[in-house]
Amino acid sequence: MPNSIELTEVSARHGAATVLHGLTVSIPAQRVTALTGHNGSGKSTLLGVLAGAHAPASGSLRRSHARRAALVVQRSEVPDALPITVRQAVTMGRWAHRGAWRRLTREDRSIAERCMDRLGVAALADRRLSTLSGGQRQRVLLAQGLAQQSDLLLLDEPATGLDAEAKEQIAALLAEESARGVTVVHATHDLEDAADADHRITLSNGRLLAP
Ligand SMILES: Nc1ncnc2c1ncn2[C@@H]1O[C@H](COP(=O)(O)OP(=O)(O)OP(=O)(O)O)[C@@H](O)[C@H]1O
Repeated sequence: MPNSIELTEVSARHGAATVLHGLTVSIPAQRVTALTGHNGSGKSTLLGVLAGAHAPASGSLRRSHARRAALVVQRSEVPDALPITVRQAVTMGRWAHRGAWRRLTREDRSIAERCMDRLGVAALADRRLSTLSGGQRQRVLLAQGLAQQSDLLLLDEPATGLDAEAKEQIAALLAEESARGVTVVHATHDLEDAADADHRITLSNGRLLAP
């Protein structure tokens, strides 16, 4: 199985603080990898590095995927009162392809509709994000991530705030994506979620914990 991403001695900083220390690790292509570790262990930072959004302070990163990574951030990172509808939020996922100032095509709109369907939020399409529950907003963020149709899907605690049934749906969705050829990495606190993944990476204080 080819590796989608190879990190060699990667360190990353926030300001003066080094929060990832010399990580050497491979992430398999077209599989689901769970990223676990305590609060503050560096999971979100590592997702940012994998996404290309956070430049490593040292070390190297080799990525073999073709498209820009889709990064679904933690819901707490997104203002709850953003004055846009569910459909607008999901359609924004298409900007990754078109650019924010390009006209969206009929195909973009139909991809957004399909992603809303898959996440069970199509009936909420015209609702403002501010009127949704936390779990509904989480689904919208996931739909926006899927709408990017990247071959590298990175998710920061995607099941947070969802009930057990919804968590299973998300796990099934991530498995479906990997079966379609997408490399999936998701940070999670849930050990069952991690056990369901094909591959696990555990961080402790910014260092890799041996499996
Ligand atoms: N923007 C920032 N500025 C300064 N320090 C930061 C910043 N973001 C994160 N950190 C610090 O970097 C370390 C790693 O944080 P990170 O968010 O990557 O961990 P995490 O494992 O994702 O945590 P959580 O499970 O709470 O989301 C922590 O000590 C955190 O305080």
